[in-house]
Amino acid sequence: MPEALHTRFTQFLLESEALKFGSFTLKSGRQSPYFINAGAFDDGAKIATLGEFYAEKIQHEIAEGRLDSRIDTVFGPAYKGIPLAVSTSIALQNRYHATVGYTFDRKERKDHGDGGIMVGKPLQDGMNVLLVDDVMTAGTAVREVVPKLKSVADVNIIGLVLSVDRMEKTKDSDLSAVQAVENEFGFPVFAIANVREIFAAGKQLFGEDGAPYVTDQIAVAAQTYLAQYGA
Ligand SMILES: O=P(O)(O)OC[C@H]1O[C@H](OP(=O)(O)OP(=O)(O)O)[C@H](O)[C@@H]1O
Ligand SMILES: O=C(O)c1cc(=O)[nH]c(=O)[nH]1
Repeated sequence: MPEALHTRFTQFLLESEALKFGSFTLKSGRQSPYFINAGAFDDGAKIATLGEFYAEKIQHEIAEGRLDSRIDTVFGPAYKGIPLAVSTSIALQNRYHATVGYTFDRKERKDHGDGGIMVGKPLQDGMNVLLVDDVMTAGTAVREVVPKLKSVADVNIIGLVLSVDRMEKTKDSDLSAVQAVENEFGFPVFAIANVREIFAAGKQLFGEDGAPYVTDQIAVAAQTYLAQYGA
């Protein structure tokens, strides 16, 4: 039987050194013992593979009836969402013969040339837009980008696909940020892997030195963090 998607993805994260262990300050201000750095997918092979993971997840959710198959464009929020949107649309084309656009935003409006705040497939009323992003912690990035999209056109956001759901509580409830975003905006959120799957798989995966990527010390630090912030 082929390995589960989340196990293969965990291996890819670890081999690419996109999953780091140490002490990291998050956008939310939380101090985390692990960090997913999508900037580590820094060559053609890695970004192509990443796009294939997204395309596989998208096709799976479509096949399961949880995601609309009519996707006009894949939208990735700047900055780290940009290569995600591009590589996902390439992988959907190459793997599944599905031609979809890609679009991303500028963090600052451009007043000359093509101008505006969006790049790529132009957003138009009624378009089906699939969001992609790397991780969700508190959901701030999504809450910022949805109104930005809606300010350009009355698009239909059909879902969000993440690399990793960090499974963290929102500040003011016990809901996870993913659940809160689903309730708030009414679209489904999918993740190629969640943090608990990653730590379970990581204990069974070994680096070139023969040691497990997730040592007991790392696992305890992650458990302690999730006991405080996990949903
Ligand atoms: O769920 P949240 O609490 O919003 O945290 C996750 C977001 O934070 C990071 O982006 P960031 O805004 O740092 O921008 P970047 O893509 O330019 O690194 C990350 O890429 C996610 O988009
Ligand atoms: O919450 C964040 O800021 C964050 C967490 C993470 O694992 N990776 C990332 O790029 N940002």
